[in-house]
Amino acid sequence: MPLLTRIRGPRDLDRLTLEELDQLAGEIRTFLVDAVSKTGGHLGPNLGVVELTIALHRVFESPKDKVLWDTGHQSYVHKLLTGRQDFSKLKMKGGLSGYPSQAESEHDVIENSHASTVLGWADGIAKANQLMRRDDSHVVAVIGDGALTGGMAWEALNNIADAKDRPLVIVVNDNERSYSPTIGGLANHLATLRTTDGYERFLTRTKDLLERTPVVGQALYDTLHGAKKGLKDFIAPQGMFEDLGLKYVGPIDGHDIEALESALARAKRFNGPVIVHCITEKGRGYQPALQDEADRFHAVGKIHPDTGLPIATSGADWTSVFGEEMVKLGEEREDVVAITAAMLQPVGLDKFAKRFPDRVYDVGIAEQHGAVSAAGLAHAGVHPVFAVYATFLNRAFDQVLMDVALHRCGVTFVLDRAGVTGTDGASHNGMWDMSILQVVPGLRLAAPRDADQVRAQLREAVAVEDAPTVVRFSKGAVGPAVPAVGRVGGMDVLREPGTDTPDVLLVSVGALAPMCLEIASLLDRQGISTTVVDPRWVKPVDEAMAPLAAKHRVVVTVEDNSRVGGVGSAIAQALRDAGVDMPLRDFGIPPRFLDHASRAEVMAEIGLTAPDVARQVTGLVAKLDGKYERSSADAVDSVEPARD
Ligand SMILES: Cc1ncc(C[n+]2csc(CCOP(=O)(O)OP(=O)(O)O)c2C)c(N)n1
Ligand SMILES: CC(=O)[C@@H](O)[C@H](O)COP(=O)(O)O
Ligand SMILES: [Mg+2]
Repeated sequence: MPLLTRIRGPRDLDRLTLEELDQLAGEIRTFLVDAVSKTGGHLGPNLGVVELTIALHRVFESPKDKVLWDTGHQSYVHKLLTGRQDFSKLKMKGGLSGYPSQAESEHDVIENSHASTVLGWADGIAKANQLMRRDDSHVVAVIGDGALTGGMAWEALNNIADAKDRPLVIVVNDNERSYSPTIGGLANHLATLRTTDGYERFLTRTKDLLERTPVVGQALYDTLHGAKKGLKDFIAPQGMFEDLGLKYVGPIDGHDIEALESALARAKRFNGPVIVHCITEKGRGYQPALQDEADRFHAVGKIHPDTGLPIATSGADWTSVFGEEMVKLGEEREDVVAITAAMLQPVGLDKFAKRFPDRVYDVGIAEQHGAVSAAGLAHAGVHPVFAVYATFLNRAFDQVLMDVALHRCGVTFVLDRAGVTGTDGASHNGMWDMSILQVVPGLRLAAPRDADQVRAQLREAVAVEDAPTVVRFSKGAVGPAVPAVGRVGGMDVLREPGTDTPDVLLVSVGALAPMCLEIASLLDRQGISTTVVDPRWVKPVDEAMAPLAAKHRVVVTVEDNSRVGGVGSAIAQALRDAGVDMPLRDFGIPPRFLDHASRAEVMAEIGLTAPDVARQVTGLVAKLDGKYERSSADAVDSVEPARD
């Protein structure tokens, strides 16, 4: 990589010739395939923005100018050009984040991986620049065609378009795809712009002709290329953006560095908001990605670089268990429909879509709309199952509360990637759903512990027609079946204490059942008797919970969710409401953002492991042995502190 290794920062690009820039682009693609095949990551999106990122960093002067990325999964090239070329631990503990990171570089701003926020950030920074008279600091926001389907993008565009004198460059990175082809009216409009032959042919002919025209040729080409609305409307209808009051430049070949630099330089000089519409190819330059019809290698695991084939194939995962049961449900109930927010395959609805193409709705990256549309569907007599990553449902909280729950709509939300996911960093952990959803009146929330329970609880959920239901499960391989050995109310007993006067009631939530059984075994070795119970439905708290707790000395809850406002809090409140005052310890995720690392590393870091929990519970029981008596099964008076 003779050129890439010499790039220590963006200004090192300035001295390269066009030929060298093209060579650099080739080196970067080779680097990306080689590096990401070893670690996994967002290979396809980054292969598509090589030339675009080079051109951006040649035209704009980061970090004085702010180069902002939407979602941020396509920022690997940006990292390579801003002094970060060690990808050996990408997305791993201590290695580069898979997204921009302010801790990593002054060139990075937006860290979250939640789509459609970049234009809001850009609007804010541009306003500050104008207010502080920072005339020499430009803002350029790169947003994908998929992210442009998100409502927040249009809220921001509405504001941006209103300030004709506030410089802001919006680069639409249009590769026609989110994971799968981007849907909706906007996608169709972008397609019109992309595929208007007249405009493209006109541009190509003009460019070739003018490049052969001495003296005036290039200037004339630049002028035509930045042609006013009149010319372009005549050749290529692009009303939407310009009708919004936004200057539109494009479509630009997103792999032609010279054309990109020309368009970006003109946009930079424009004293107002301008959209540069770039046509790129997701997976460009790497055949295995280009041949991947599903998602052009949007996010890959470790792969063989020459074939693109996965190196490690995981066994049955939570997602596929859900997907297969959805197909069965679809066979049995024609009123069951599915909704995805641009993630059909990642959430496991691809098989349902293949079998029932008319009963699946891809709403784009628009979770809020997805939830409200689901309320409408339920109101009109069908039962929608909205499959979405737990962290992305955060965005639709008000819609779940005020559209679905307030109107008592039978909508089922299936939350994949719930709990600690780890390698995608802080914004991807599904650690808030069992907290924020606790406050939704009428909502019922299930946390299955294994594949059988996913199937059972999904069916129980879609049977509810007068309230929102939620089924949430983890990322990746589904654990072993965890059989029940008894039943108390609606709760499964996973382990009997072996005595009539047990010490600990251990409430195991969802996928942590194997861990909780291990905790019980470790406590057993300390002579501490434990009942392990899985509530299955964690909201509302089962009515049998309080009486069961009262038969123990202490309650311990363990959940793969934030401790704040989680299941442990809800159970503590339920015990108080039932007059059962007893010690309770809730184990879960601390209320902080978790740096990227493997799930196991994160769980160890936050003390959510069997040895950690067992150690703390042992200490608690030892304390009780010294200070507290058992609360009787009948009496509900508070436990009397032992006399010293
Ligand atoms: C709110 C939200 N929903 C879903 C996702 C998952 N997601 C990550 S990238 C992506 C597709 C983005 O498409 P686009 O903006 O066109 O970028 P590209 O990958 O094509 O470069 C999606 C749906 C997300 N990051 N944020
Ligand atoms: C940014 C993005 O694409 C994320 O949605 C992420 O890639 C999800 O990763 P997994 O689907 O591997 O959990
Ligand atoms: Mg795209």
